Amino acid sequence: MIDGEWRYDVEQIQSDEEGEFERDTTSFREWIAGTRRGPGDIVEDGPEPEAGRYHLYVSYACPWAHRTLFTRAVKGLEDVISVDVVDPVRKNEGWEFAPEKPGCTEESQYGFDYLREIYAEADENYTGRVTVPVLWDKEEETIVNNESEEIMRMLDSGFDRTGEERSDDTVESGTRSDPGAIAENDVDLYPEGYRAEVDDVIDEIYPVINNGVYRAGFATSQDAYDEAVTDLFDALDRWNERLADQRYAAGDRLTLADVAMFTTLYRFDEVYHTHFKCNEKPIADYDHLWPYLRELCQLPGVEATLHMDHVKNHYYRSHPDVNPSTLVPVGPDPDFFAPHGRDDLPGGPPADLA
Ligand SMILES: N[C@@H](CCC(=O)N[C@@H](CS)C(=O)NCC(=O)O)C(=O)O
Repeated sequence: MIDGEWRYDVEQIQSDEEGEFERDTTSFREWIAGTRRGPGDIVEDGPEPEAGRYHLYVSYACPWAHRTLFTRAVKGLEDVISVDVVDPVRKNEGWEFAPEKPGCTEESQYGFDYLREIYAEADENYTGRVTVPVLWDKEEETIVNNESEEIMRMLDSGFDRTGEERSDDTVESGTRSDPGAIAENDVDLYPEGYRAEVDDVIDEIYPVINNGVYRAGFATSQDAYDEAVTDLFDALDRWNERLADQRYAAGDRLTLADVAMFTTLYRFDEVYHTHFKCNEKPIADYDHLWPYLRELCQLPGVEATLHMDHVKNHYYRSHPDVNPSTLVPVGPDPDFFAPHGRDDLPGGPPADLA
């Protein structure tokens, strides 16, 4: 979109002269007041957390949007933050609403047909890509933020208490269920003592795993592809070892680092392995990554966020440069609900999810 106008001549997939995929930075970057943005960094100024005020625009196909849905689910924010779901297949018009399709919804705020109209509503001169996820403020009628890493942090800590900063004392004494709190449960995905590690893991896995699969799949030179795939499988091998005796990505507790890891692993065997040519090995062949992935799928609330039909339809049918026939492969249909066998490792899911 350029100056608020939809442009049909902008490449769907952008790469530089070396054939390396380039991801644009996002532009709406407000934070909900009270969010813990980093260790020792709580947002003071920003829109206030309130039940019913915020709305998410997502695609069930998108790993970045899935981070926000996963966090919303394990935090029990389903009744606090509403969601609209786009058509998984993205064509020339960009993300579109197609309420007649299974799992898709209408655009509930204005009855729009396209997600780009939401961007134009927020900024009539918007220039940039029209991406999901979007966190929308119904009161101010604008986009709060469209960067998934930031939205997942807001959903994790921004809705725990109103009008008061969340302090470690209140978390530890368990008073987060006080009347001021909006979140249904005491799940804390950015716990004290783990924060620096969570941030390190999120930063470490972004270029090689989360964006790594895209670097492989959207590379337009052999060198760029080779480098991306090498980085990706080196990282997966390393993580497989780490998860042999460590239950979660940042230690013995479920954190935002697992959310970031999860949404890429979930799509791997069905999509990235084939469509993005990340085919050295499927996740199902890893002794520890595969049970780890199954455990995360089986956490209460998470199953409702899993929509492999949207995932497969999106990738195989929205990138004609990568898959010109747009045919969707039948397999391999991994069983995400087979027992995970990780209960003997130290730690476990938060008490409210156990
Ligand atoms: N940095 C963004 C990336 C989001 C993103 O790239 N979403 C994809 C879907 S998986 C999208 O909407 N792409 C549309 C486009 O780039 O035109 C985030 O993490 O939130």
